[in-house]
This record gives sequence, structure tokens and C-alpha cells, in this order.
Amino acid sequence: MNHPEAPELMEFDIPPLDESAMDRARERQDQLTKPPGSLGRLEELSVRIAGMAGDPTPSLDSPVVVTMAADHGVVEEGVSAFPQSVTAAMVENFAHDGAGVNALARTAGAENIIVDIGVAGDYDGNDRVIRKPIAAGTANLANGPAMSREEAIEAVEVGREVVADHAPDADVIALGDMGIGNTTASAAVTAAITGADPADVTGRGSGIDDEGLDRKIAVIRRALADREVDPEDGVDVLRAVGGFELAGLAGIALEASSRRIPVVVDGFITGAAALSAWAIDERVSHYLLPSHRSVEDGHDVQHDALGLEPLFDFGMRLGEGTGAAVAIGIYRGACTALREMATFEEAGIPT
Ligand SMILES: Cc1cc2ncn([C@H]3O[C@H](COP(=O)(O)O)[C@@H](O)[C@H]3O)c2cc1C
Ligand SMILES: O=C(O)c1cccnc1
Repeated sequence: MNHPEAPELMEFDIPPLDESAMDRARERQDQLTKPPGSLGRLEELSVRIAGMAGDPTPSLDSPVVVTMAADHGVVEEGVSAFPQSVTAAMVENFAHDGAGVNALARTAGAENIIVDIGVAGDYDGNDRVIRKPIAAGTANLANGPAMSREEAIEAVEVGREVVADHAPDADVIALGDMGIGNTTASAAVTAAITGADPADVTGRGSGIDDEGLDRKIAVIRRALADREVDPEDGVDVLRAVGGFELAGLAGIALEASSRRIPVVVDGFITGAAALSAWAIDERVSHYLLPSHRSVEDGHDVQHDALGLEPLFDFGMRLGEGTGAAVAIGIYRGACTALREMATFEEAGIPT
């Protein structure tokens, strides 16, 4: 669908993977002091990162986890197990390094950037929080579009700015989210883009009961039936049923890809952001790396659409960037082995 009158997003210039860096990384893997292929998937992952970075021996020394927070008008419908005020309270917790993502980003040696892109409640936040709110939460997507097309574009642009201004030297960026109600928006986005039935991609989020789950599915069905949504226009999907943090995270993925920075997707919510980015510019998929397999229904559907295979299945369902932070250690290990292991020749080991 065309939007001749509608504002347009600036284009992203996303390069293809560097095939020559990948060939050289593959050749080196076969010379390292191990039976060829014996590091299994770590080898293939290191080669892929070489192609993203355009460097046959990439390092992941400057990882960044970006946790974007925003509120969702749809919480009025009783679709979350927790009240909206938890979003602002968790932003305060992030600012004091007390949340799951803070601990796991620290463990990964990653900087953890916190962005308020539309939190409704008050918090103190100190200097840790980058404040770029589009509005005090989205509109209730049960009753109409979550946001205007202008707001969706503005939110994607915030993601672009966060990379340009706060993480230009990152060599890997992990996506993280916070926003009570955002599994409802994420399920709606996933159903809209993949064409899946809402019942197949909607889960319990932070722990809603059976009745709440039925309500959640009904809200998503109604929203998608009421609204004309163009599944091939990621901005339109975000406008209709998205969230500010989903749009901002899509912008981060697109901008990072333009800079050859690998992007680690976290759980179901950042999965919806990655799908939105893909529906804006499918070339982003070259730069996406999976982390865990979320408990949330619909994560598999996202992974299948994006051609990703999760690294681990730990029963995680938190979000914030926690799974992606854990995955950074695995990706760094893959790159360090490629770069720092001795070759057979160097070690004088006969083959
Ligand atoms: C204390 C707390 C911390 C969280 N950190 C992430 N989430 C996760 O749960 C929320 C989505 O679930 P729903 O759609 O059911 O509201 C998001 O904020 C997500 O990041 C949290 C949720 C809670 C309650
Ligand atoms: O997979 C996730 O990201 C997730 C699942 C449930 C609640 N919050 C986040």
C-alpha cells in the first residue's frame, strides 16, 4: 500500500555481508588447533559475525545492551498481570543497577543504556536514563491506532539517534525492552506481519491468568480486524498496534545494521521489534543474531520468519535484554576462539 500523503522514514543504507571476510574466517577456522568443525555452531557464528563486521577476525570488546522503556494504553483492557506503574518503577530500578538486565549486562562486560521513549509514570532516574519520550504511553490499541504514523517514524528515528549518539563505537548491540502491556502489542505486531492467528502468538507475558489470556487474544483479534494494516510496511504496523519501545528498538536494529554492528535479539518483545525492522528493510536480517528461546508463544514464529535459530532454551521470559546479555558471552567466545587460538602451524602440531 502506498501512503502518498504520509510522512516517510529516512532510508537506511544496509550493506550485504562481507563474503571475503567470511571466506577468510572459514579458512582460518580450518587451520586452528582442533579437528575441523569441532567447535560446532560457534564456528559458523564467528564466520557470520566476520561477515557482519567486515573483519575476518572480529572481536566483541565493546558490547552495549540498550533497554528501551515505554508504556501501553492497552493495559486498560486488563491484559497484564501487573499495573502500569511498574514500568516507571523498573526504570528507576535500572537507573540504580538493580534489575536482571543490569546484572547480566555487567556479567557480560557490556554497557547498559536505558532509554525512556514513552514512560507514562514518574521516576527520578538520575543521569543513567536517556529521556526521549514520544508521549506518555501509546493510545489503547483496542480502540484505535496505538500511535500516529508521525510518532512511529519519530520513535524509529530515536533508535537511530541512540546508536549514533550513545553507541557509535559498539561492536555488538543487544536489544532490551521494558513496558507493562508490551507482550500484547508484540503479539499483535507478530500476527500482523507474519499472518499468524493471534491465538498462536499470544502468551501469558508477565503471568496473566486464563481469563486474562482470552481477553488479550480477543483484544488483538479486534484490533487487527478493525484496522487496516499493511503487513509489508513496518511503520504502518507499528502505528496500528505497536509501541514506542518496539519502534525505537527497530530503529536501533536498522541503524546498527547500517554501521555493520551485529544486533542480538532478546525475547518475544525485541523479536517483534526485529520483525518490524525487517518489514521496514529486510536487509536488517543479515545483522540479526538470536539469543534464547522465550517461553512466550510466538517467539518461534518470529524466529522462523527471520531465519534465526535460538542458541539456548532456559525457560526465560523476562525481557529487558537479559537473554541477549547472556548470549553476548557466547558470541564473544566464538570470536575470541577464531581470533586467538593458535593454528596447527604456529603450535607445531602435525596434521
Ligand atoms: C517487575 C517486572 C519486571 C520486568 N522486566 C521485564 N518485564 C517484562 O514484562 C512486561 C511484559 O509483560 P506484560 O505484557 O504481561 O505486561 C515487559 O515490561 C517486559 O519487559 C517485567 C515485568 C515485571 C512485572
Ligand atoms: O520473551 C520476552 O521478551 C518476554 C516474555 C514475557 C514477559 N516479558 C518478556
